[in-house]
Amino acid sequence: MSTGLLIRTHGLVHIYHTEGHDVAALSGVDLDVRPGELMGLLGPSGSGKSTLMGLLAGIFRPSAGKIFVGSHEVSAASSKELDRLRASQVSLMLQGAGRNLLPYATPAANVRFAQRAARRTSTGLPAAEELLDELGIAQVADRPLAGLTPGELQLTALAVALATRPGLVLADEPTSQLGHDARDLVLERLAWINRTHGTTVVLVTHDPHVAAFLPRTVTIRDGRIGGEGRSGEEYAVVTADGSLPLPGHLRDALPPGTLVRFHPVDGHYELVPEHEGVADE
Ligand SMILES: Nc1ncnc2c1ncn2[C@@H]1O[C@H](COP(=O)(O)OP(=O)(O)OP(=O)(O)O)[C@@H](O)[C@H]1O
Repeated sequence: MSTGLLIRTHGLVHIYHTEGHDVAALSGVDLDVRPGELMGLLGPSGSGKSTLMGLLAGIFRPSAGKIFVGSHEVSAASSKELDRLRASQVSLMLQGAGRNLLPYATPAANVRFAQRAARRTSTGLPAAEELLDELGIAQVADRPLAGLTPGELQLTALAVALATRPGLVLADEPTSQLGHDARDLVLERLAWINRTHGTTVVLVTHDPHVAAFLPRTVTIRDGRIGGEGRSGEEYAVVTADGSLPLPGHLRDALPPGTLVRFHPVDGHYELVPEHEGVADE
């Protein structure tokens, strides 16, 4: 059984330096994921989700802030240490099954290829057939990828991500190009892996059905944590500097600059906006 890895980020900032201008993709992300959690990352297009996944996997380095994965400080690790981490303990599934697969190799050969770096240091790697069987696609183990359905391809990409029994799987939109049945199957297998092997799973999704299925979701907005969900219920999260980001659906009603007051009422707070100096009560 793999042991799930924790994730902790503190004040994570990432700036892309492009010709002519800089883009701040993340501007202060504090995120905690417990070992063995199954968590969704939500947020509008361009909000920084893929950037966060790449940073957690150590694909590139943050401009500022710290990242811990398990006992490793990813933000301070050497390239060699990061290579070792990705070869055995952390898997990043890129969006689009094909980007994770060798096109001319069978599913079983793809899994074996993904194990080659870990084989030098680890002896207890699962057999490719065992992994494909766990994911319900043993019957396609030796078929060419060209003959597989989109769902089977995505499950093959998942088998590749699980090839070394990592403690953390980062999956960027693993269900986005699938029909409903294949989507539900991939989701169900991810949840099974999480339950059975204790693997920490973080997945990016735009799909409300997937979000509702997940016990916890975190929403990124404008490069920051903008909210959290618990089984479909949305919460705003107070940030380290005491700010409270508005849930997305309130942003039009309460544009920047709106004055609001907090009224304590029977153990909870009412948020009262003032428009043009007149209390909106
Ligand atoms: N290589 C890059 N160079 C410059 N800017 C980039 C690069 N990659 C991403 N960005 C910018 O960084 C911001 C965050 O992008 P990112 O891809 O992380 O968002 P996302 O939430 O994953 O979006 P999507 O849901 O569309 O995949 C965007 O403004 C994007 O244009």
